[in-house]
Amino acid sequence: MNKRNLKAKRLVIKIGTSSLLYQNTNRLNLRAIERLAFVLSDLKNQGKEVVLVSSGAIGVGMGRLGLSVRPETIPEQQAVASVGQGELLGIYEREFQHYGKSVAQMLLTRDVLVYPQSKKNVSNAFQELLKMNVIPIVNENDAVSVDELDHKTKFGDNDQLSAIVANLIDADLLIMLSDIDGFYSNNPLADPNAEMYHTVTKIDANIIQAAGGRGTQFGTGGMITKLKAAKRILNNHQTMVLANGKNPRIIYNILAGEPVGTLFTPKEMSTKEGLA
Ligand SMILES: Nc1ncnc2c1ncn2[C@@H]1O[C@H](COP(=O)(O)OP(=O)(O)O)[C@@H](O)[C@H]1O
Ligand SMILES: N[C@@H](CCC(=O)OP(=O)(O)O)C(=O)O
Repeated sequence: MNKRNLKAKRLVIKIGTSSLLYQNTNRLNLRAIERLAFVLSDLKNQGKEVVLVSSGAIGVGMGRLGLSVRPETIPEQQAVASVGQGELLGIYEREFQHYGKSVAQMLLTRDVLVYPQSKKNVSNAFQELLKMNVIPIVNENDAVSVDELDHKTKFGDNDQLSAIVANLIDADLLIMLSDIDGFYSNNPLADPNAEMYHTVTKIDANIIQAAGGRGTQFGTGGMITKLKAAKRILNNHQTMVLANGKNPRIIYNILAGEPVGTLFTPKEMSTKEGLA
């Protein structure tokens, strides 16, 4: 299969809860976080600009509070996420500091999409952080984002949030790390014969039909929200790779153009650059 030719100076990396917690114990996968911090810090040293969109607030909060079942009420979820977000950022801060890197916490609400001034302000903050060589770590502001009748403040899931951030900062590439090797013709958990797509250029009804729900109780979206994110990316003539975050070093393979994961790219780009 042909090598991919991806421009990747400004990157958004999204990591899902499924890659941050051990699935059997639901406790933090410290090794994965340590490896992620190593790779992203190394990319910074190569001169790349890196933004991390990290889920995990609810999962980490549940672990800290000793909850084995995701709480059902919204106030409980807000509270659990607030506990988890603090712990998560503390761990990132420690891990990145090990490689001499500074991080910033960016907790966003849907207002950045709705109000042009909010969008401008957030965009200014990202630009400034990138100029200062800081790695912004983004999550939805779960304590604040609650949809009310007249005020919708939730993105709903971090897959779409990561695509929105990629649009906002005009990223060259969105790398979405999950617990699965890529996008399959059917949910591989349910169908062992499902085949992985290497390149997707359009999100049509057939593609959407292949997507199923989330793999763990901590995440929100499953494949459906990843496809919604991919649609935003394609509409904006940008590129996204969905890959397995089990070992974050896969980011090196992606950036080297190796055909790992599923590449979502606008058609004109896939032919122009000779993609498989
Ligand atoms: N067509 C599909 N291809 C790949 N994975 C799928 C598909 N349909 C459903 N899934 C499920 O989506 C899960 C990944 O989504 P999710 O659990 O939300 O992960 P994350 O925490 O990384 O966002 C996979 O583990 C898989 O079970
Ligand atoms: N803001 C939530 C994100 C939930 C979410 O989208 O999770 P995931 O499907 O694992 O990316 C949290 O941090 O728990």
